[in-house]
Amino acid sequence: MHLLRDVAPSDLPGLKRLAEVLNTVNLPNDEEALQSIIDKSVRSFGGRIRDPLQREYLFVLEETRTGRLVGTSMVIAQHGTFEAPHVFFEVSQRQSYSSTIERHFQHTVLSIAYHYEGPTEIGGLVVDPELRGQNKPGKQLSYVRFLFIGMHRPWFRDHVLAELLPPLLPDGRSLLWETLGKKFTGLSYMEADRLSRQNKEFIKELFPQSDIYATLFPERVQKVIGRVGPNTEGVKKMLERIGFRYMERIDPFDGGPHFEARTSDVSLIRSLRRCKVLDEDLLREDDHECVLVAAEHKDPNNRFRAVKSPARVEGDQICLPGWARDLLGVSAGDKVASIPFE
Ligand SMILES: NC(=[NH2+])NCCC[C@H](N)C(=O)O
Repeated sequence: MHLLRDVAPSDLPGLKRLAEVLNTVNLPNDEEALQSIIDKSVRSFGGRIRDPLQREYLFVLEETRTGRLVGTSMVIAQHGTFEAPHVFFEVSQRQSYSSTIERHFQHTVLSIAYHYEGPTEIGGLVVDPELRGQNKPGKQLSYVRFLFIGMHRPWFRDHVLAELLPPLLPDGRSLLWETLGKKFTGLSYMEADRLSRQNKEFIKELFPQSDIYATLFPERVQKVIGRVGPNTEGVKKMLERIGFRYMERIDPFDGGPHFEARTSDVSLIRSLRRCKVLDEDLLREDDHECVLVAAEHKDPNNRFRAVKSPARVEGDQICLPGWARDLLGVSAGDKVASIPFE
């Protein structure tokens, strides 16, 4: 069984273990960085960061039997501020034609751009590779972000952004970075990625300000622009299904595509229901559709809990199995929110 909850200060060792096995840019294998993500999340869930747009929430998926953390996901209320703009490449197509030699070309052009009042961002999705498949942990971690945004819609922006991971080389390097970013910064992809989490000044100062013709890159480098890696293909499909689309914008480092949706158009957020828990155990669990259902608490070390569970929704009442009520820490009459889990 799995429980989704807000990250707690005591989760540092569990997160470190995950970061070590995964070594992905989504969850930095760096104790200081992890500690600061945890601190910020704890203060965000606790409402101790006054301005909701400055909050950043980290969700963890816990295997209830062992207490082991098996995945994470994040919501950043606003990605792109005056202090730390959201930076990306705009991808456009430019045509040229010469009548003298009757040649027609279409070039892909990259132009650096900044957003200072950026969208809400969903990210940080990682799943222990040993676990993929069972009980759909990736989908749970992904969906919980929409459930949370729906529960607290005024805290978030009108657009939601997902920056997807491109195909990387087996050693974790990025082909686009090797061809472009590295030559303008002298940093490795990992170094630049780590630095960009704290300070993006170097991008603004060192990246080319003028348009870049991707035509100048080797074919295999052009191919990664706006593409996702094999492990991200499923996430991309899921996002498209719930209302996201490619914005013709990419990560300036690795070329990973930016997908976006209007918050009010995301189907999962639209289908959020608020219900009261019924004083009755759900019987014949297999006969019922699954939902992702969440409850919130006053406990400063555990503000938020969610589980995937079969449920029967009747108007504004919901009937849950006993085990789900236990995991959520709710009893009859308590308020919960749910979205369909298909
Ligand atoms: N892979 C990266 N770290 N890319 C650079 C940062 C890009 C990101 N959109 C930001 O503004 O923070």
